[in-house]
Amino acid sequence: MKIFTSAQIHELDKYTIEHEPISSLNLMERAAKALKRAIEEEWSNRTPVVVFAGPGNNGGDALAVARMLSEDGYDVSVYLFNVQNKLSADCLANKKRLLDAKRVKFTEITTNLDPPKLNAETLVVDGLFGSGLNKPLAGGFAAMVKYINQSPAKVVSIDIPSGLMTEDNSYNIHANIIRASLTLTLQQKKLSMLMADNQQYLGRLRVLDIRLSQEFIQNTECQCRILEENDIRPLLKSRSDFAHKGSMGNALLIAGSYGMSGASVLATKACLRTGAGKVTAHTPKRNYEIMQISVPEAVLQMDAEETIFSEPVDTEMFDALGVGPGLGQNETTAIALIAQLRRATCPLVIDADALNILSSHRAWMQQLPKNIIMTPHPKEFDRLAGNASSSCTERLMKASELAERLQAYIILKGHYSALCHPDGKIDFCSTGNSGMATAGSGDVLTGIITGLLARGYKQEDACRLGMHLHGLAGDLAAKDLGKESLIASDIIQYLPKAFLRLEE
Ligand SMILES: NC(=O)C1=CN([C@@H]2O[C@H](COP(=O)(O)OP(=O)(O)OC[C@H]3O[C@@H](n4cnc5c(N)ncnc54)[C@H](O)[C@@H]3O)[C@@H](O)[C@H]2O)[C@@H](O)CC1
Ligand SMILES: Nc1ncnc2c1ncn2[C@@H]1O[C@H](COP(=O)(O)OP(=O)(O)O)[C@@H](O)[C@H]1O
Ligand SMILES: [K+]
Repeated sequence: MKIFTSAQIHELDKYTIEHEPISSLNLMERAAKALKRAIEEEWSNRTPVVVFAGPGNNGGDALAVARMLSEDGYDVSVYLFNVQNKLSADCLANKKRLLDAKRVKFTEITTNLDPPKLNAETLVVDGLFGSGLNKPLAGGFAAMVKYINQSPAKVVSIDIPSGLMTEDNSYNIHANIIRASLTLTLQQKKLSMLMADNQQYLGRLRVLDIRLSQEFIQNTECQCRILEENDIRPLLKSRSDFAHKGSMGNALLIAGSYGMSGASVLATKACLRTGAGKVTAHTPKRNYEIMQISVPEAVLQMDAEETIFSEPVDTEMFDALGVGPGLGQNETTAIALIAQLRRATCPLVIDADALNILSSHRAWMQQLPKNIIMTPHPKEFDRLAGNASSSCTERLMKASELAERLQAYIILKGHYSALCHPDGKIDFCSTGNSGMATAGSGDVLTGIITGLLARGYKQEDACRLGMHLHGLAGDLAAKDLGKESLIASDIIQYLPKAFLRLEE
């Protein structure tokens, strides 16, 4: 699913009207029908409905929904904000249709509003502003939003909670954004809806298909998209009947230190489960028995040190290297790591402590080879960037800039993990769930991506497929085991099922 900007959404709307046999007003009618249906699925016509409509097309949608709900027996009161005495053409047309229908209590606000009582039974339909919002809400609109938010009423937002920007909300006034119980967004998710810090406004999110021009959608380039199963399936490589372990990729993982051997176990197992022919784990001597017993399929290469990674290793015989999980940040390890990164001849994934070490030796970042894959979680990314971001969108933009500057692939992990490409494009992962918020999940991802690189996937495909498989395995595990009890090992256990699902 492509993520269009508000300017592109406007173009899409226009293109649909110009190229398909539908007028602007009928497109609004189509959107309103879809919205009405979704509302009626959740609330019966015994629910009193209060509709707040703004002066643009979001308000137009709201007025059309008000008319349709009233036709279906709902008790509807409408407040239309028209303080500048200027309504969009379709908003005005829907005002007329609503008044002609003579079924709703209608108030047009031109100066001040004495706000209606909103109690726990009331359903508020929020159609103040949609994708046309261009600055934070202020004045009467801000007061109205605060009034709705402090009321016990349930709120359903049309397209986007009013006050929330489609893209960047770093400089928004957060108290002046509607907190919806349900957001019914039209055609596609907006960028701001993928950010963790905006979830508090959205409530439950549903996307309603209003059949905007597929031609425009297919032919329009965009920076961001959400990867779906259909995007991922074609990436899968087949396995030749004559495959042997020497042809299925040779992976090396440098992971684990004393007390963190588990990270090495998890990454190594995940790497094997991803199909690599051979996996070698380089780890401190003290982890020997743990590794040998936990992952008998792996080859072990012991570090000279008992408890830490202390010297770089030759990577010539390997097809991929993953480094970082449970590595620790000892100064000797830091020096060994940078030497290792300089010396590596194969595709590389760096994660966890390898990223933390880079954060405290930032000058080294300039020496990273091109096309390196980094998999920071938000805190690791903030350390890497040198300062915390004021919002998730700002962090994402910084990650995208860093990926361009370093010509690297950066996966900013979280719900909707974001893969930032060296060319500035961003792919969001659609799989994964909150059960995966458990220690070790990231180590599993490192193992998976390293395994895919070893199997011969290009960096960008290893990242896309790796994120998707990781999340899908987590989703399949959560289906059987629930989210609460899910642990990182379960993600590995369900990798085979995730592959089977993609191969179906
Ligand atoms: N693109 C689509 O797919 C479709 C969009 N539709 C609806 O149209 C909406 C977009 O409509 P519009 O482009 O008219 O935009 P809006 O309805 O979001 O609002 C635009 C109006 O608000 C003003 N405005 C912006 N920020 C303001 C602020 N902070 N304070 C006060 N006024 C402010 C603008 O100057 C403009 O007059 C969508 O969100 C959706 O609800 C649907 O009708 C059908 C199809
Ligand atoms: N709520 C969530 N939804 C989807 N995926 C999640 C969620 N929480 C965590 N994950 C995934 O789990 C992994 C956690 O990685 P990380 O924080 O590095 O864990 P650790 O360091 O313990 O291994 C990431 O890939 C992340 O995308
Ligand atoms: K809205």
